[in-house]
Amino acid sequence: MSNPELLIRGARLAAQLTERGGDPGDAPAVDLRISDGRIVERAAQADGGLAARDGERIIEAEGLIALTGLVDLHTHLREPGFEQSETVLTGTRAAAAGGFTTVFAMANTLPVQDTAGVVEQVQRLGDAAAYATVRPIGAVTEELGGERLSEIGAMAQSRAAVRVFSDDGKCVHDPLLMRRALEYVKTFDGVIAQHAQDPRLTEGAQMNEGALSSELGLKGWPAVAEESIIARDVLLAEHIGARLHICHLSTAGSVEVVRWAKARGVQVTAEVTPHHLILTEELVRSYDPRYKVNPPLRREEDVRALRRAVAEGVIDIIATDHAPHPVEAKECEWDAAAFGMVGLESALPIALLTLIQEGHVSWAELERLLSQRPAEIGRLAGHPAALEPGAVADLVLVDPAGVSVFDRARLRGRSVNSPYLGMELPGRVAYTVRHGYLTLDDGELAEPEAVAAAAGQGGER
Ligand SMILES: NC(=O)N[C@@H](CC(=O)O)C(=O)O
Ligand SMILES: [Zn+2]
Ligand SMILES: [Zn+2]
Repeated sequence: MSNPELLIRGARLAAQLTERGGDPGDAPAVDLRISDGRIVERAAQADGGLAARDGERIIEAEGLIALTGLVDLHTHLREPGFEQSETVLTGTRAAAAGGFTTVFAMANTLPVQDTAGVVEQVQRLGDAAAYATVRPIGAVTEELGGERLSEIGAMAQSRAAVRVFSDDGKCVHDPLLMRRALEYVKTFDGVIAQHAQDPRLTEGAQMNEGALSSELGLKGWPAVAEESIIARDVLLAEHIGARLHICHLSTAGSVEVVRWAKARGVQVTAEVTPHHLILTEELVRSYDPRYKVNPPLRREEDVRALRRAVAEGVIDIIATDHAPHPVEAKECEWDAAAFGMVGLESALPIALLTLIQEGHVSWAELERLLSQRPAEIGRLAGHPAALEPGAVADLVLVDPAGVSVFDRARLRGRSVNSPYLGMELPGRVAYTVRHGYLTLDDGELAEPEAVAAAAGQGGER
C-alpha cells in the first residue's frame, strides 16, 4: 500500500509574498495535492481549487503560510559518539518540529566524520530515522586535527556523496591546508565551510572582547579573530576559484569583509545563526552558561549590522548551529561550561521576530534564506524546489499568528540548552511534510514507526 494522498487547502505560498511588511492575506489561497512523494497538482481557490478525493488526508491550511521545507546547513547531530547530547533520531525529530526537512550534519562526532565509512553510517542512520533528510558534512582534516587533509575524495565519491566539508568547532587555521582543501573540493563542485576563529587570538576566550569582558573579568574573544580568518579565506578562495562558505558570521566587520569579497566576485557565501540576530553579550552578565556559544554573543551594533546584512543579501542563509549539550556541561560555572545552544525548534520563530516583523525580509526572502539557498550551497539533490507540480514534496506550513512556547518538557531534541526557555515566541510550525508524508502533524510529531514506514513506501527518493 502506498502513502495516502495529501490535500492541503487554502495555504498562502511564501513565494507569492514578496513584499516586505506585507500581509499574508495579500497572496491568493492555494490548494496543493501531494501523491507519491511529489506535488502533483496546484490550483488557486479563486480558480476553483482542487476537489477532495476518497481516502485523501485533508489539511485545512487557512491562515497558514507554505514554505519549501527548511534546510539547515549547520546542525550538530552528535551521533556517533555523543549520544547523551543528541542522536540522529532525536535531532531529526527536533528538526521536523522546527519545520526542517533536511539537515546537514556537522563532522565533529566521535569518530569524526572524516572517512567514507563514518559519513555513510550517518547517512544510514538518517535514512532509517526518516524524520528529515540527513546530509553528512565531511571533516576537512583528519580527526579535526588541522594537520593532514581527510579523505575528501573518498567521502565525495561514497554513497553519502558529500559536498560540504568543515572542521566546524575548529578553524582550518593552516593556510596551506586551507588552500589544498579548496583546490580539492573545486574538482567536484564542493564547498569548504569555515569556522572562522583564529586559535591564537582566542586562547582561553570566554566571551566577546570589549568593555564588558573587562568588567566581568572574562577572557575576551576579539572580533578580529573572526574577521582576519574570513579576509584570508576569501582571498584564498578567489585565488583558487573555489567555493567558500563562512559559518556563523557574528560581527559587523565580518559583514564588511564578505560584502567586499562579493563585490569582487569571490564565490563566497555566508550564514548567520538566529541567536546572533537577537541576543547580545549583555546576557553574559547573568553568568548563565545557556548564553555561552561559539562565536560569542556580540554587541547590539553587531546584531543590527547582521540584520541589515540579511536584508541586503550580503548574508545568504540562516543556519541554526544547533549544538546540543547535556545538562552537566551547561548547568555549571561559566568557565567550565560547553559552548553551544540548541536551535532547530526556535529558528523559525526567531526569524519571524527579527526579520519578518521588523520588515527586513519578505516571506519569499525568508524561504530563500532558510530553504532554497542552503539547499543550493549544499548541492542538495532535487533542490531548490518550488511548491509546484513535479517538485519533491518537502514543505512546511507555518501559522504566523500562532505562538511557540519554549520549555524543557516541550523541546523535542535530547538536550535542553535553549536560550529561550520560559519564553513565548511568535509563530508556530504546524505541519512538516517530508517526501510527501507528515513528520509533524498539527504541531505533534508523527510516530517513529509511521515515519519509517512512510519513508519505506516510496518516500525515499
Ligand atoms: N557553536 C558552538 O558553540 N558549539 C559547536 C561548535 C561550533 O559550531 O563551532 C558545538 O559543536 O558544540
Ligand atoms: Zn563553529
Ligand atoms: Zn557548529
